[in-house]
This record gives sequence, C-alpha cells and structure tokens, in this order.
Amino acid sequence: MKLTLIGNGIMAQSLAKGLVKNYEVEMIGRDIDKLRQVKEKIPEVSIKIIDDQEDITDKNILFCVKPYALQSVAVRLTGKANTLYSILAGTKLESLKKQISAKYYIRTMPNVAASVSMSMTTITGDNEAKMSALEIFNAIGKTVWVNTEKQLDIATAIAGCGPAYLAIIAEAIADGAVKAGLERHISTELVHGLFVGTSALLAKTHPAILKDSVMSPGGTTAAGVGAIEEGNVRNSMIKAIQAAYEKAEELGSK
Ligand SMILES: NC(=O)C1=CN([C@@H]2O[C@H](COP(=O)(O)OP(=O)(O)OC[C@H]3O[C@@H](n4cnc5c(N)ncnc54)[C@H](OP(=O)(O)O)[C@@H]3O)[C@@H](O)[C@H]2O)C=CC1
Ligand SMILES: O=C(O)[C@@H]1CCC=N1
Repeated sequence: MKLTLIGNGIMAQSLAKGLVKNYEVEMIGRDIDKLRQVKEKIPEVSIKIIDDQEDITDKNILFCVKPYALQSVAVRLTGKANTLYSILAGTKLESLKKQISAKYYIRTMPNVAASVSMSMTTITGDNEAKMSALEIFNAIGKTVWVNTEKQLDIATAIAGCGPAYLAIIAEAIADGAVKAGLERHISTELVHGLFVGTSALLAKTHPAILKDSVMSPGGTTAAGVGAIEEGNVRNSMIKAIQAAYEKAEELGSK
C-alpha cells in the first residue's frame, strides 16, 4: 500500500522513518530544499512539491501539518482520498470532514518515537478504516483504539506530548547528578539505562508497587521522595496533563 504524507516536519519525518520499512511512502511539502533534505535522510521516500490543485483521489493520506495550517493546505487538495489519517492535535473529525474530501476519516495521535518504530499511538474514527489504521500504526509501534475524540485528546496530553515531559525529567535527573559531582556523560548514560529498565518494569508492575519496592524505611529513596513531594512534582504532572488536554480541546474548538 502507498501512503502519502502531507507535511515534511518533525512528525512527518518520524513517521516516514518507520513506515518506509513496510510501505511505499510519498511526502508532499511546499519547500523543495526541505524535501531534498528529507530525501537525503530517508532515501526510500519519494518527494513532491504540493500543487495548487493537488489531486488526492483514492490516496491514503497522512496529514502532518500544524493544526493552524489545515485550512490553507486543504484548499489546495482536490478529489476524494480513500482514507485521511490526521495526526493534528485537537482538530476534530468534523472539521476534517468539512475541509478535506475522503471516504473514511481517522484521527491518530502518534509520538516522536515513531522515528525508532516505538510510537505509542492512539486512534479513533470511522470503523471501516479501523483495521487499516491499526495495521499502519502497529508498523511503527504500539496502538490503542478509542471510541471518542475526548479520549484521543486526553491521549494527546499523555502520549503525544509525553516524550517532552519525560525528556524534562530525564534532563533534570542528569543535572541533579552533575550537581552532586558526577560527570555528564556518566549521568546521561545512567539516566538512559534507568528509563529503559523502569519502562520494562512498568509493563508488568503497578507504579505504586514499583515505588514501594525501591523505597526502604529511612533510606536514600525515601529521602529523595520527600524532596519530590516538597517540589510538588506529582501535582505538577497531573496539572500538565490537564493543561495539555485543555489546549487540545481549545485547538479543536477553533
Ligand atoms: N511534534 C510532535 O511530537 C507531535 C506532533 N503532532 C502533530 O503533528 C503535526 C505536525 O507537527 P510537527 O511535525 O511537530 O510540526 P512541524 O512544524 O515540524 O511540521 C509541520 C509541517 O507542515 C508543513 N506545512 C505548513 N503549512 C503548509 C502548507 N501551507 N503547505 C504545505 N505544507 C505546510 C510545514 O512545512 P514547512 O517545513 O515548509 O514549514 C512542515 O513540514 C501537528 O499537527 C501536531 O499537532 C502529533 C503528535 C506528536
Ligand atoms: O505540542 C504539540 O503541538 C504537539 C502535539 C502533540 C505533541 N506535540
């Protein structure tokens, strides 16, 4: 199957890197220099400048522009696509249906880990395209199908934005180690190993049980947990998810 990505930014490239292993991938953008740079990085991708009247008839489109660019790109698309897979944060199915013609509509929320075939992707939309959507996004990581756009917007806050949140935590832990006197390269290597190991444990252990198993009475972890609670980290993460979800809703209401 051929997939056509519209947009050539961070996410389009992340998706393309994984998808080229299983699909023929075409990338359509508006800047030939940027497209050529993508072609250098991912030679399997075919590149194309967007036409004023870009015919998308029967194509399977992965729509990868920013939400605010939807209208300006949509007016250039003609014909009826087979399936439109949108990755736009917040943008509702209804809005996509009004602006781009397709037989089926799917909203997805992948993340940048698609570039290493480890995206956590949430999907919703037309049931007729459910199997194809799961197949495409399973090729670049894990998938969860949800039945409402509200669930997808909350998933956006977790798995779409989440790599940024975890990267902040990772950086802060490494900074803490450097502050305590450990070399930067050692700190960074330890943090990477920490995330890999903890991720494997979290796949089979409840977070609270994992935390309890590390935290001995009056011990080092307990001292650290005390500092984490003083810093309101837990509440900050809850608020971060709420804020990102509300922003997704706000984008969808425009
Ligand atoms: N970044 C992330 O981690 C995630 C992002 N998303 C969603 O993915 C989408 C893309 O985000 P991201 O890749 O980060 O953004 P980027 O800014 O990296 O990419 C946006 C792309 O859209 C293109 N574009 C904008 N306007 C037009 C136009 N009029 N015609 C043709 N192409 C156009 C840009 O072209 P040009 O390069 O020429 O400016 C660029 O290639 C967003 O909707 C976002 O919500 C979803 C999940 C995760
Ligand atoms: O912040 C953003 O706009 C995008 C959407 C999901 C992750 N990043």
